[in-house]
Amino acid sequence: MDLCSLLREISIDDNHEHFMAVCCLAAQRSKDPCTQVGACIADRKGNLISSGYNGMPRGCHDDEFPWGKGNSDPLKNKHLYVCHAELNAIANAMGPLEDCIIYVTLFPCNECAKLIIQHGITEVVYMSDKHASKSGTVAAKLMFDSAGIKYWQFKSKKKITIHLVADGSKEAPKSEDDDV
Ligand SMILES: O=c1ccn([C@H]2C[C@H](O)[C@@H](COP(=O)(O)O)O2)c(=O)[nH]1
Ligand SMILES: [Zn+2]
Repeated sequence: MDLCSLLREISIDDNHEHFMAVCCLAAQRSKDPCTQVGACIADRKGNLISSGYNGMPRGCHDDEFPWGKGNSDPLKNKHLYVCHAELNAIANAMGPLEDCIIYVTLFPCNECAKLIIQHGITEVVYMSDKHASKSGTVAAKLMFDSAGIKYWQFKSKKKITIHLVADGSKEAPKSEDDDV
């Protein structure tokens, strides 16, 4: 492999790490006490297009709609109401998504798979496949295979630590104890 190809490969790898980290940050915003999911969409040039996480639809307040899933009445469980992370990432995008890549912390369900396909997204990078045996996941994979959508599991190679600093420096901020 020549140097240019090697460098290109390294930077593509960095993109995957970066976008999966964006997904993890987005997931942290979810109010779901059980399953927090984050997704983001990037174009083939490595530009971030949008991100999303699982949450109640606009105007449907978290404190008015249920987050549980054990009630015998489906109207009192979250599943009929919650917008999936992938749906929100797609809804938050401002333009066409042809040939884009979607990154997601959990393999998409069948409903999200349909959305992904219909928006022209051609690659799915996921982290967890914990529902692999569920029929929704099996159906999603059947549809991706049929539609020619590439999907592969992201395996983290390093721990990503994020320090939020205002001045753009790479130094970790001092703890409050250091100031006294
Ligand atoms: O493709 C998916 C599948 C699920 N989610 C979200 C929707 C819910 O908030 C949870 C799933 O609930 P559990 O019954 O606790 O697994 O995950 C998603 O965002 N995208
Ligand atoms: Zn879904």
